[in-house]
Amino acid sequence: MAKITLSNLRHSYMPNPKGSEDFALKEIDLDWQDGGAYALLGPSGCGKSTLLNIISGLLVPSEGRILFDGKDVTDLPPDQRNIAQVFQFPVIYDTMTVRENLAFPLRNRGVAEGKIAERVAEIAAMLEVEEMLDTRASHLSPDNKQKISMGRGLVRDDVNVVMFDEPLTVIDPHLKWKLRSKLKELHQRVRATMIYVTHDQTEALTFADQVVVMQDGEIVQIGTPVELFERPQHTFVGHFIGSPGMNVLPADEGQGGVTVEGHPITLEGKITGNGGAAQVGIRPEFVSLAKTGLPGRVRKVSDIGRHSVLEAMVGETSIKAVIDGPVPAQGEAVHLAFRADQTRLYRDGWIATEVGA
Ligand SMILES: Nc1ncnc2c1ncn2[C@@H]1O[C@H](COP(=O)(O)OP(=O)(O)OP(=O)(O)O)[C@@H](O)[C@H]1O
Repeated sequence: MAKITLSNLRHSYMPNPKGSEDFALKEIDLDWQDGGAYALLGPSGCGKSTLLNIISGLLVPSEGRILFDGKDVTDLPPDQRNIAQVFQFPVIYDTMTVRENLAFPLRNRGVAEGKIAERVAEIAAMLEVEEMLDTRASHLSPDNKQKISMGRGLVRDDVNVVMFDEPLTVIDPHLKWKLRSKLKELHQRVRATMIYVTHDQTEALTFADQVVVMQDGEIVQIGTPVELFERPQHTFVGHFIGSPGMNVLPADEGQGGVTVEGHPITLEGKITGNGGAAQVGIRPEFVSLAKTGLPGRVRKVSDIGRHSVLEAMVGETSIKAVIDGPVPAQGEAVHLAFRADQTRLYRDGWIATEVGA
């Protein structure tokens, strides 16, 4: 396994790119540590596949270098990069048995038969597919075919990285959660460097130790699932992660401090920098009903199982709160309180407060 370094990477699909809007990847500098479990998370079109194809060698970046353990591989073709990939749709040989499919990547590289048998048995046990080892792949369900595809991605122990590109797309919803946690467990056992590409926050947060969040060709935050939830560096991360996402409220900055709809807001700490469009970010989990606070009117209440999500209008601004216990009815007047240590200022989308300072 290897540490993967992306250095000053930019990519444009245009022959003569000019402004940054012509670049599908803007400026990427990133180290993927050896043995890490990473997710690359972002909405459709943000550049995930472009980045993955650059790492695998299917695409040569317009600018920048890719290093595996410090060795420049930018100009190496895919077959010399020693990478295993699992795609959205199963890649297996229908005419072969499951055992032969799992053995294939090893046989292809001339691994001794004894070692192949050992490794196939190990992977089959991890994936709980032992009882189907002698079944012909054409007889498998789509779920099981994809499981075997994953097995083929994991069977070699000499690859630099295993990359998963939206691997659960074809999996039945009720099996998804099972395979999600299985993959996490597999990473803990094999300790390979893994990059898991998805637009699904649950998949990313379940699998990864570090999540790389992308928007519009840029990395907006790299962090643990907890860091992304607790302290989004950008309003995009706050909004994209969490259900419902973070409240992002238009705000005004004046001599007397920050206000939302004319009401003063206490922030987590000192404000940094200046200028730019100000917004206050607070997750609905940290907004509560109170006797005093921002005066609003309930617009909607939705039941989300153990909690309710209350949406209130404060002036022209909609604010969501996650509430335990009884909730007021639609149209009722309420007061909303923000937990100060979870209330941050953002400027042009980027965080502009310091913790407790
Ligand atoms: N072959 C191509 N030629 C021109 N533009 C492309 C090409 N492939 C991707 N793009 C553009 O580059 C940007 C990033 O696309 P990319 O496929 O990397 O995003 P993504 O996050 O993987 O999206 P998805 O999840 O939909 O695959 C998009 O604006 C897309 O339209």
